[in-house]
Amino acid sequence: MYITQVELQDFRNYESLNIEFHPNVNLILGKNAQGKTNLVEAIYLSSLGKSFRTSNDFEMIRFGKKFFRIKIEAEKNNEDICVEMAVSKESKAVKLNGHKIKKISELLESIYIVVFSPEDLKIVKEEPEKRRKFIDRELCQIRPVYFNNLSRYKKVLLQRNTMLKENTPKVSLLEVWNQELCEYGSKIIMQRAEFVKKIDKISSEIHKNITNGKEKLRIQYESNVPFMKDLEEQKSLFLEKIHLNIEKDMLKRNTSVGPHRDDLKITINGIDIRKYGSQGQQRTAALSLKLAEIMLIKEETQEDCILLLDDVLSELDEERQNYLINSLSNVQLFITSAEISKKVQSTLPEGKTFYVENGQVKEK
Ligand SMILES: Nc1ncnc2c1ncn2[C@@H]1O[C@H](COP(=O)(O)OP(=O)(O)OP(=O)(O)O)[C@@H](O)[C@H]1O
Repeated sequence: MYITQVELQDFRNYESLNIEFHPNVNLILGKNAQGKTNLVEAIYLSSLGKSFRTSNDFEMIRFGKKFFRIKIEAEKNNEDICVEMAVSKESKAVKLNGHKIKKISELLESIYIVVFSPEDLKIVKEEPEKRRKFIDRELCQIRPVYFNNLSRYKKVLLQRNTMLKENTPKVSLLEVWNQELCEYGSKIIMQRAEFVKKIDKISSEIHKNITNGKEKLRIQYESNVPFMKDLEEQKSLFLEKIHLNIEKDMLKRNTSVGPHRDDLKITINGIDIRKYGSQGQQRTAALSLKLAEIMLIKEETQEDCILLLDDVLSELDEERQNYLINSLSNVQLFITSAEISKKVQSTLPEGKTFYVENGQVKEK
């Protein structure tokens, strides 16, 4: 699978752009603040229908304009895929292969994209929310049903929290939200647990290779509602926990249990590296996780994803850079960087090089 062409109109600092990409490597070079990340952000929109940088779609509309339009074309198993999006302050319209879609979940399973930026290198040491996002982004791409459960869970959680903030919330009304929370939350917990088990296995093997067998990486799902193998049992355990915490929730005016509070426990040789890992260990574990994410997409979908390496290569030492590039034989790469050494460039498979300057792109 690879992106063949991108068209942008009034997207961030691009007034208009039409560009054809190489199926292997696309090197996007340019000075700071010229539009390199903006370009890969547009590409990413074709996978999940939303940005990896902002949750406000209209932020991407070019300053002073009323809407943006993008068109991303890709090829997958000799078939063409076309994703079009038009966003204004009031509306968002998405078309897949010429047909308007009603829900973003209809877009999923078309184009698989993984983004790797310097932010992702901090995933181990930063707050749990970042680690939950890591799980959610991947699961949403490979399991549209997860995307639906997560969206519903978030809505119910918001409604329950709004009710808890009222001066005298009615316990009977709260119970309606409790039931819904358990319905969707239990499915999320079970799918996350299964996903983390797979990621643990793959990333542990990768990490062993990167560290020449010295480090044993383990990723475990830390859920405040213990994981059960049966959905009905999971729901009743969740509900039990909710009921146990109801007074606390009413006092704090917030929902204290559920997958929105979960985390990933990341250990190396038994030590929790979220707290005690060196910066090098945390960054290598992050790299192992990212590579595991790419491999899991392949395992689950039989498709090679597209990888956006946004300003991240220069953050890795030569050994890690080589490991990364060499493990990605069939993956289309988009590499953005202010500069790239001749040595690294010589290790890359064939491709195209582009220079970005002030929202204009020139091919070398
Ligand atoms: N909605 C918008 N409309 C117009 N310009 C925008 C908009 N959003 C961001 N920009 C501009 O885009 C530029 C940043 O682009 P981008 O983030 O792609 O930089 P970059 O080339 O990746 O730089 P760096 O190497 O520093 O990461 C900035 O000049 C910013 O002002």
